[in-house]
Amino acid sequence: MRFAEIRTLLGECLRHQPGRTWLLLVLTPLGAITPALTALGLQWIVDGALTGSRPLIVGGAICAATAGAFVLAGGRVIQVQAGLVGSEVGTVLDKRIMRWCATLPTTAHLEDSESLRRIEQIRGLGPRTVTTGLAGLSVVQSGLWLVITTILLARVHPVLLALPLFAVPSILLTRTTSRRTEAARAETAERNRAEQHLFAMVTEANSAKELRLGTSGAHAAAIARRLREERTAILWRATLATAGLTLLGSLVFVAAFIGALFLTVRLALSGAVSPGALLLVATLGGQIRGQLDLLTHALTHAGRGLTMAGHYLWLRDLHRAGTSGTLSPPDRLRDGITLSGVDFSYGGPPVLRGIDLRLPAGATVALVGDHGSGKTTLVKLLCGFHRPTGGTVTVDGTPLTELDPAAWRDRVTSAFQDFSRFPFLAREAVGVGDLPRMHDIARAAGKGGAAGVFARLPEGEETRLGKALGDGVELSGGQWQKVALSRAFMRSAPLLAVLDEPTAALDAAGEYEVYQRYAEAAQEWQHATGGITLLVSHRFATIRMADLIVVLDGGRVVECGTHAELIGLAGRYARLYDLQAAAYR
Ligand SMILES: Nc1ncnc2c1ncn2[C@@H]1O[C@H](COP(=O)(O)OP(=O)(O)OP(=O)(O)O)[C@@H](O)[C@H]1O
Repeated sequence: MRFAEIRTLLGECLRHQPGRTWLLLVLTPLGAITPALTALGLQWIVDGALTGSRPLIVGGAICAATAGAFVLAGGRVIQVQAGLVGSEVGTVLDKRIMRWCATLPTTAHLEDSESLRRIEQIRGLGPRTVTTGLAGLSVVQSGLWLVITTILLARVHPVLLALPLFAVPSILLTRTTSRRTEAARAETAERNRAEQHLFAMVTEANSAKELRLGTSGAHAAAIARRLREERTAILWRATLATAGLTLLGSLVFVAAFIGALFLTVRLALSGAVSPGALLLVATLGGQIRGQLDLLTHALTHAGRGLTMAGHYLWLRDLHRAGTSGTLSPPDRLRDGITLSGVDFSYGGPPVLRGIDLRLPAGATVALVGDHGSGKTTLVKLLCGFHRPTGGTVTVDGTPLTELDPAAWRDRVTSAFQDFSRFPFLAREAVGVGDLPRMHDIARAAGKGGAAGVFARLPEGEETRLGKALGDGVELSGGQWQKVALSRAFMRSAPLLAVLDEPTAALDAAGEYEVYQRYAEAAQEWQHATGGITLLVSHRFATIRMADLIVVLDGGRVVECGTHAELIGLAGRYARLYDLQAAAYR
C-alpha cells in the first residue's frame, strides 16, 4: 500500500478543497449501497406480488426508486465534484512541480533519463494525478458494495458466500495487468520523449535550415518512425497480455455465477427460498461482473494516480534534499575557490578526475582544452548545477554543499555557449538575469551590447523577442548572444562570473569589445567582492590575458600557470598556442 501517496493526495484535497472533498468522502461510500438496494427492492416487489403483501411491494418500490435516484443524481454529483477537485488541486500541484523543477539547486535531474522519465509523467498533469488518485474512493465504494452483496447472498444460502471469492482471481490478475501496463508505459517513455524531441526539431524554425539543406530531415523522420514502431510494439504486447489475463479472470467468475443460479433455482423449486430470492441472486450476481469491472478500472486508475503521486513525492524529496545547505556565501571572497580531488561522472565513465585547483579571489582564470576535455562540466560544478561524485569544492574554506544553493546562485553570473533565447519583451530578456534589479537594465544592456540591439527594434526595449510567445521580432544569432551577455551583466556583485564561450556567434570585433567590457567588469568585481572571472575559450588572444590559465585534457588538469609560465614550459599549452598563432600568420 502506498500510504505516503494516499496521505499526500488526500491531505492536499482536504487542504485546498475541503467542502468538495468531504462531499466526495461521504457520497462515494453511500454509492456502495445503491446496487444492493435495487436488488433487495426487486426481491420485495416480486415476493410482495406473489404473496399479496402491500407493505412489501411499497417498501420494495421505495428501495428501488431511492437507489435509482441516487444512481442518477449522486453519480453525476460525484463525477462533477471529483473533476473540480482534480482541476483545482491539480493546478496547485502543477505550480509546485514547475517551481521545484525550476529551483532545484542542481540540474542533474535534467541530464538523467530516469529522472526525466519521472518528470515527464507528471509534467503539467497535476489534475490528472489528483483525479486518477481519487479513483481510490471508487475502490473503497466497490469494496463496500462487495461486502454488502456477500451478506445478502449468504442470507439466501451460505454456499453463495463463496461467489464473490471467484472474483478474487480477476482482481489479482487485474493488479498484474495494471503493473504490466505501467511497466510498458515506463519502458516507452524514453522513446516517446525522443520522438517528441524529433518532432519539435522538424517543426521548429531553429533547425529548419539544416533540415532542408541536408538530409537530416529524412534521417530524423526515419528515427522517429523506428521509435514509434518500437513503442507501438511494446504497448501492443502489453495490451494483448492484459486482455488475455482479464478474459481468464472473467471466465472463472462466469462459471461460478452459473453454478450459483443453478443452486438458487433448485432452492426456490424446493420452497427453501422465495422466488424473489432468485431475482436477488440473479440481480446481484449480474452486478458483480459490472461492479468488478468498476473495481478493476478504479484499481488501475488509482494505481496510476498513486504512481504519479509517487513521482510528485520523489520530486519534492529531491527538492528538499537539494536545499540542505543553509549557509550564506561570504560578502567578499578572501581566499578563493578550491577544488580538492574532484571527480565527476554523468553516470557513465568519469568526465573529471582528481582535479586539484585553487582559483584565487579576484583572479581572471581561463580554462583551456580540447573539445570534450571537461571545461563546461567543471564550470557546471562551480556554479553548483552538479555535485562532484568525489572530492570537494570549497568557497573560502566552506564546502559548496553547505552553502544555500539559491544564495550561491545569486552570487554567480554566467553566459554560456548554449545560451537561452527567452521569448520575452526585450528588456525582460535582459532583466531576468537578476529579477529584483529588473528596473536597472540600462547599465547591463550597455555593457553586454544589447543596447545597440534594442535601438534597432520597432518598439525598442518593449519589443517582444522571438515567435514562441506571440508575434515577436526574431533576432540574429549574434543579437541573441548580446542579449544573453547583457543578462550576465545584471548581477552587480558576483563572487563568480563565468563566460563559457559566449562569443562564438560574434565577429572578431564584437568578441574583442565584449572581453574588453568583461575585463573592466572583472576589475570592478575584483575590487568590490574579490570575485573570480572564469573564461572558457578556444581563442588564445583572449586566454593569454588571464591571470591563471588551466589546461584540461581528458578530465585532468595537465598544466596550470600564467601565459608566460606555460609558454616557458613548452608543453601542451605552448603547442596549442603555436598552432593557433601559425594559423593567423
Ligand atoms: N549531460 C551529459 N551527459 C553525459 N555526458 C556528458 C554530458 N555533458 C557532457 N558530457 C560528456 O562529458 C565530457 C566533457 O564534456 P564538456 O562539455 O565538459 O567538455 P568541454 O571541454 O566543455 O567541450 P567543448 O569545448 O566542446 O565545449 C564529454 O565527453 C561529453 O561527452
